[in-house]
Parts: sequence; C-alpha cells; structure tokens
Amino acid sequence: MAAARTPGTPASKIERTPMSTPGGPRAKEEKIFVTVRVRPLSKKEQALKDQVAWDCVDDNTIVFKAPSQDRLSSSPFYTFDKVFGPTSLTETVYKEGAKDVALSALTGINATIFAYGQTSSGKTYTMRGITESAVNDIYKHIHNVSERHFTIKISALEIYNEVVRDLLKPDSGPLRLLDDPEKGTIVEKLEEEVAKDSQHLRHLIGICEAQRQVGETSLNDTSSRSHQIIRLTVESSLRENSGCVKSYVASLNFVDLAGSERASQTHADGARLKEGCHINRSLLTLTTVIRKLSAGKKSGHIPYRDSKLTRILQLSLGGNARTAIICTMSPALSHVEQSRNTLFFATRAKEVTNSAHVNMVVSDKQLVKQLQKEVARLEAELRTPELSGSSCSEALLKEKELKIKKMEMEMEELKRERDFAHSQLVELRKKVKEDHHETNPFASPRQVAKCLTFSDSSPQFGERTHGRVERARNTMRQSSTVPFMLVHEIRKLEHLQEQLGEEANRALEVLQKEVACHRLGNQDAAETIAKLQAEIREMQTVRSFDNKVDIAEALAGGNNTGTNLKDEITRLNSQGNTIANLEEKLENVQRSIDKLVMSLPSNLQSNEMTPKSSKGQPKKKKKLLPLVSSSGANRSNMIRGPCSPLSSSRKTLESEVENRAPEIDALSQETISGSEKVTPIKSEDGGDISSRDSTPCHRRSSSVNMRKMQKMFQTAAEENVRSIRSYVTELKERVAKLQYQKKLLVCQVLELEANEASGCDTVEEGEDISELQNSPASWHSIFKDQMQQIMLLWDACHVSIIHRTQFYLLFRGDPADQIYIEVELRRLTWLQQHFLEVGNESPAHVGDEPVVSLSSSMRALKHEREFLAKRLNSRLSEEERDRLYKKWQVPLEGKQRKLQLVNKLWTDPIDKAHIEESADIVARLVGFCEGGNISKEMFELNFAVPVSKKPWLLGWQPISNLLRL
Ligand SMILES: Nc1ncnc2c1ncn2[C@@H]1O[C@H](COP(=O)(O)OP(=O)(O)OP(=O)(O)O)[C@@H](O)[C@H]1O
Repeated sequence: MAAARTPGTPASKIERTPMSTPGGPRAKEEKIFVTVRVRPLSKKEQALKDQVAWDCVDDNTIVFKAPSQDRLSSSPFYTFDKVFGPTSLTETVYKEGAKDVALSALTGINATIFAYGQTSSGKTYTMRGITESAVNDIYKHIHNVSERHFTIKISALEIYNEVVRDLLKPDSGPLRLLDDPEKGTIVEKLEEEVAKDSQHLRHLIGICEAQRQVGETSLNDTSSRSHQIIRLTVESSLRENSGCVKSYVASLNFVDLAGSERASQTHADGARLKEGCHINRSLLTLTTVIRKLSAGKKSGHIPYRDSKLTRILQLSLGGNARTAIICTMSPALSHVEQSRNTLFFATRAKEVTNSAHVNMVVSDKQLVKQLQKEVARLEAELRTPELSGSSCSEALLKEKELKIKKMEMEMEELKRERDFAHSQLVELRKKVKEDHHETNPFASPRQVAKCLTFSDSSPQFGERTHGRVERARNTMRQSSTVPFMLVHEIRKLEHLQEQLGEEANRALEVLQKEVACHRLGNQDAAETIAKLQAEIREMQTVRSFDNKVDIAEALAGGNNTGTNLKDEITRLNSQGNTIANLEEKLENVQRSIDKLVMSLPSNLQSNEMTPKSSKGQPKKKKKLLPLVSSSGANRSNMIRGPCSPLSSSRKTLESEVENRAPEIDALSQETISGSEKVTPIKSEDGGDISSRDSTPCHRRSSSVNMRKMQKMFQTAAEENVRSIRSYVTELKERVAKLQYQKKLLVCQVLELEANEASGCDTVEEGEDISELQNSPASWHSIFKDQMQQIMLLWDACHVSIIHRTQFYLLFRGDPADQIYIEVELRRLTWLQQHFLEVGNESPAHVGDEPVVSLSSSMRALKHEREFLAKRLNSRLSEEERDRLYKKWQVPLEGKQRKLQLVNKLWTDPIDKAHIEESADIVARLVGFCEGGNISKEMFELNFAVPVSKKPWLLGWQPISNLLRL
C-alpha cells in the first residue's frame, strides 16, 4: 500500500529484493478466517423494546430466532469459524478470531483483519480492541525474541467518499493510487512513521483514529463515515553479528469498514446521504469481489478496480495475505435483514482462498554491511598473510613457484648436459672415424680413455652425467670390442639424456599445471570479490545521497594477487572518493536548485489544499509548491517552470516590443507584471502539480532567501523596464527621424515646386540636404506645420491648457526648438493612438498604476479649468475680468461666469487669435509672466499621466526626464 517512506529515511533504504514471489512454492493456500460477533442490544434498541432475533447456538453456529417457534425449525443455521455471542469479550474475539492471523506478520506473512457489518453493529468497537491487543502481543513477541531486530512502521488512511486521505498527515490532501508491478496497488505519498516503542505506536494509532471522518446518524452517534486502514509494517532480521542478510517484511492491516446502511433507517440526508451512497457502493464492490472469489477460478474477472477499497485490499482478498474477517451484527429484530446480509457476506467470505507466503527480503543496508565485512576480512588477510587461510595458499603458491624455478634451472642444466654430451658424441664419432682412416679401423683404448678423461674434466659436466659417463668408461675398460661397445654406450647415453629431458619436461608440466590450478583457485576468489564489489557498486548507484555507508571503504579490498589487490583497493578507494566528491557536488547543486525554487515568492508557490475542517467539510488551505526530496524521483518534474525569471520575462517583453512598438510604454507595465507569472506546472495527468502536497524538505527550504529572491525579481523587473525604455526610445527616435526626413522631403518638394513657379534655380543635384533642413525658410514652414498638428492634437487629447500655454509661449519657432516640437508631436501622436486603443472603458488603475485614457484626460482638464476659474478673482482685476467676460461672450451676471470664461479658453485649435489670447489669459492666471524667463530645458512634456490632483502645478521637470522617455 505505502510507497511512502519514513521521514528522513532515503527511499533506497527501504528498497528490497524479494526472496519469494507471490504464489511461489512456499505459498500456503488458506481460506479466509471468518467469525461473527453479535453485540448486545443497544440502549436505544432496548428502549424501543426491540427483540433479540439471533441465537448463538454454539461456538460456530448462529441461527435466526423467530418469534414463533414454528419458524425456528425452518430457519437456516449459519456456521463460521467462530461465533461470538453478545456476552463475548473483545479479548476473546481477538484471541480466537484474529490473534493467529495478526501475529503471522511477525514471521513475514502479510495479514489483514477487518470488521464488516451494518452500521452501529460494533465494527469500530471490535477493531479498536483487536488493534490494541495485537499491538500488545507484537511488542511482547519483540521482547521475547531477542535474537531478532524488529522495526515497526505505521501508515494509515481512510477512504472517504472514494477519496483517499492520509490519517497521519491529514493536510496532505487526496492521495492517488498507483499500480506497482511488484507491490500491487500502492498509495502515493502516504506517510509512514517508525514506531519507537509500543507507547509511540499507540499514540500514532490514536492520532489516526482522531482524524477519521465521523458523523452522527440516527443509528449511531459516532458513525464512521469512511473506511479506515491502519497498516503496520513489521520488519525483522537476525541481529548484527549473525551474518544473515535476509529479513522478514510483512504488512498487518487493521481495517475498520464504514457500515452498510439504509437511508430509511439512518434517516440520512445531505452529506450523510452522500456518504452513505459511497459507503454502500464500495461495500457492494467488496461483496462482489468476495462473491466472485468464493466461486473459485471459474468466476472470471474480479472487479478489484471498481473501488478504492478493493484495490487497496486486493492482496488481502484472495492474494498474498492471511485474512480474518469479523462480521459484526446487531441482535435486534429490527435489523434482521441487514444482519442476514452480513451473514450472507460472511458465508461467501468463508469460501475465499488466499495464498500467503513468507516475505523475505534482502535489505540493502544489511547486504552492504555484510559485503563490507567480507571485503574487510579479505583485506585483513592480505595484510597479515601468516594468520589466514588465504595467506597459507599465498605461501604455498610462493613455495611452488620456487620449486618451479628450481626445476626450470634443473631443466636448463639437463639441456646443457645433453647438448654437451651430444657434442662429445659427435667429436668421438669424428675421432673414431679419423682413427679408422689413419691406422686401423679400430681406435686404441688409450685414445678413447684420453677422450673420456677430457670429457670428465669438463667443468660443465654435471654430476649425474659424470656418474653415467663413469659407468660407461668402466664398461669400456672391461671391453675389448671398443669401437662397437663405445658406439653402443654412446647411444645408450644419448637415450638416457633424452629420457632425462622428457622426465624434466613432464615434471615441469605437472608443476605448471599445479600452479595454474592454484592460480585458478585464486582467480575464483578474485571473481567472488569482484562480484561483491560489483554488487556494492550497483547498490551504491541506487543509494540516495544521504546514505552514509562509505562504500569506498567497502570496496577497498580483494583481488587475485596481493599486488593487484592492493592496486585495486587504491583505485577503488580513489573511485570511492571521486564518487563521494561527485555526490557532494551534486548535492550542492541540488541544494542550490532547492533554494532557488523554494525561495520563489510565496505567490508562486501557494496552492489550494483541501484538508478536513472540524466538521468534516473540506476547507481550503495554502500550501507550498512541492519539491521532491533529494532522494525522490519526482524532483525533475518539480523544477520545471521558468528557469530564469529574468530571461523568460525579458524574452516576452522584447517580443512584445517588437510586435507593438507604438504602444510599448503602456505594454511595458503589463508585461513586467506578467513576468512574475509562472507557467503552471502540470503533472503527468494534466493536473496542476501545485495542488499536490509538499514534503518536509520543502517546508524547510521555503523560507530560505525569500527576500533575496524577491529582490531578484524586483531587479529583473527593473532591468526589463530599463531595457524596454531604452529600446522604445531608440525606436521612437528612429520613427521620429524617419518622419522628420519625410517631412523635410515634402518641404523640399514644395520648395522646389515654389522655386520652379517663381523661376528660381532648382536645387543642384548633390546639394547638401542638411543645408535645406537647416535653412530658416524650411524650418519655419515645418514649425508652422508641426505646431498646427500639435494644437489639433492638444485639443483632441484634452491636454492640459496650462501645458499648452507653457509650450505655446516657450516655443515660438526658434530652430533650436526643433527637438522639443518633435518630441511633443510624437508624444501627442502616441497619446491619440493610445486613447483610440484603450477606449473609454478602461479602468482608472491597474494596480497602483493610473491608466491613461481619454476620459481621465478630460477629467483632469475639467479640474484644471475649475482651478483656473478660482484664480480669476485673485489674478485679475474686476475690470479686467469684465472686459474678458464681454470679449468672450460670457454673461456678466452668470453665477458660473468665471468657469464659463475659462471653459472657453483653448477651445479653437485653428484660430490663431483665440490661441494667442487663451495662452495670455492662462499665463496670467498661473503666473508665468511673473516668474521671468522659463527655461526650456526645465519644461516637462508631461508624458506620464498626472497622478496629483493638481498635475498642472507639477509642470516643471528636468529635461533629463524627457530624454528618458
Ligand atoms: N460488543 C459490544 N458490546 C457492547 N457495546 C458495543 C459492542 N459493540 C458495539 N457496541 C456499542 O455499539 C455502538 C456502535 O458501535 P460501533 O460504533 O462500533 O459501530 P460501527 O459498526 O462501527 O458503526 P458505524 O458503521 O456506524 O461506524 C457503540 O456505542 C459501541 O460502544
């Protein structure tokens, strides 16, 4: 069930190699052990004068006790492995109905005990007692069996409305079921905790029970509304120095099902009714599974997958587990139908066969330990050769090698002797031949003796040869038929030499074989060591980083010869160091990534979770973006998303700039804020992975460098703003330049036409165009043309009349004003375009940023006019005012005459006199004339939207602001 790991324990530590396979030769077929427990009549039932309808005839039989005696005889008897009447104690139910199965887990056999029955029939009551007793017995056993080391882990879940929840980690949200080819159905991310002792285990069980969904129904004040599974994983191995690397691992499930119910009896509605429907549906699947399993092999497909309950319990239903079912029932006549159903279920369950086997595993940890020991032993043997068996063989080998050398030397000597004898023989033959030719066919014995004496004195002549030659000499002395005898003797000698050579060769061969055998033996040992090393290496690669076993040390040992072995140790040690270094580096990198991802601003990490509220209703809760722990496989999934907020946002921005240059300034703000958006991280099933739970590791690192990260984002945004601005400026300048050149060309054409008309010389080909640009005549016409456009745009865009006045009075056609005119024109063109695009419906603000729109400009202008109207009295005399009222056709008696007058200013962009006069009045109202000369460089083109309520008073900004645009 649990793919979970103990917090802080690397996943690899619980990876195991199964030693037996389900259904393997050691599997034992066994029927599910089914018992029935009838509770006493409840107080409610007693109050309602309900009758006891069932009779527990004996320890195995229960029968319906009909009101009339006639029916009793026709009632069927139900028999089970055990039947417990209303007076039976839970302890008895445990001992006789569950203990044996439960304690199987201590010997590596999976076990499941579950209670099935109608709502309020006593399932929870029974299971609590049974769990308590089982825990007691488990720890008693652990205490008694001191030679084994036990580890008990606990995980717990509930299935509520077909949603699986972790009872040890209730905040973790819904859990997924995964299919594992080896382990069957597992619950993803289910928390598993190691119980330190029985007290701790009871405490954890208490937590699980407290977390369970409970609701009130008319039949049960504390009705369990979910199926609860508490799983103990019992792992045991022989203690340290036993050298045994195999462990037993088994699961012990305590299953308290939600009760089957009838809505009519529970009077359920709303949430209770929905729960009831889910409960009944999953129980129906359970019943179907049991029915099909009870029918045996011919039953065909078993619908385990139809409910989460049957998926999770699959191993316990017809699989690798011993199972005990306790069917609980109310004795009341009013519940007789439900009780009958329970008995039918129990009857079917009796027929289901499981095939449990001992689950033996090799723990990586233990295996590594053992291999380390073995390697250390071999290494020690090498260091102290005289103490060990292996060192004996080493000495033997040396001894044999010495022998071989000695024999080889002997061989060499023999060969030399043989060669020498051969040369003597040749010489003798020669002499014999010569003698034969010179004197008589027979050589004298003296000659032969002389010859032999010479041979005898040769220092190269070996002892053995010496003896043999001596014998030959004697023989010759005794013989008178010297030549024949001599030849014969020589031949014999030759033959002897050959024999000796062969003998030596054979001896050498035997010795070589022996040595080869010995070497082979050593090679076997070396291969074994190499295998062990390979296994260690293999494990080392699958082990997680925090597995602190120093495999490099383990590797340091064993090879076929002393020197090689030591070399190998050195090599492997250095390899171990390299691995350790790499691991360290990798961990550092991982830590950096963790830090980076976890220190993303919290808004990028938060998720919605749905833990249970106190009333059992889901409530939403913020949760951190999950990251996979350093040992987890999911890490890569988690670190997807924007690798660099800088690069991704910048890319977006730049492409936006390219596509929509004219509106870029408006866009820049949006885009920058968009840079903080993160592409949702999708899980494989398409869901937002951010809705998954987090590991403790995430919680730990989430606070790391949060400020730093936020600063980083801020810097990124600022950088983007800067880059966009400069880009936009560049673009605008290019556009303006083009426009300007276009206009110059138009002017040139016009001038040429004019010149042609007046008979002036045309511009000579190649004449410098810049001179034309700079000629006062062309500039003047450009200025007029541009000012006209500006005025029209001021009017169209409802630009501040103070601004208009300032601009109008400052820039009167000086060629040095070109840049200001140019920029103002560009600004207004952009503004008009922008108004067209945003329309009137745009919001006043996006975040803290005001949005420029036509209506906002109109509003601002209205305020400005009101402000100016108020200044009429203080800035102008009554006489002046009246004169103006008259001139501007404002009724002198009108209440709003001041405002009416101001409202008329700057309303005609074409009439030069109107413009002139409007500028004059506004200047007086604002006091431009009093301030003396206004520096043009200090003029603000008011590009940004005025945020002050009286923006016209903020009209002076350094030119550097303008250039920044
Ligand atoms: N054998 C028993 N002896 C005495 N009281 C019992 C026995 N069995 C159950 N009860 C009582 O009956 C009531 C209902 O029991 P319990 O809550 O265990 O039923 P349940 O089958 O778990 O119900 P549900 O399915 O609604 O959760 C409880 O008050 C419990 O104390």
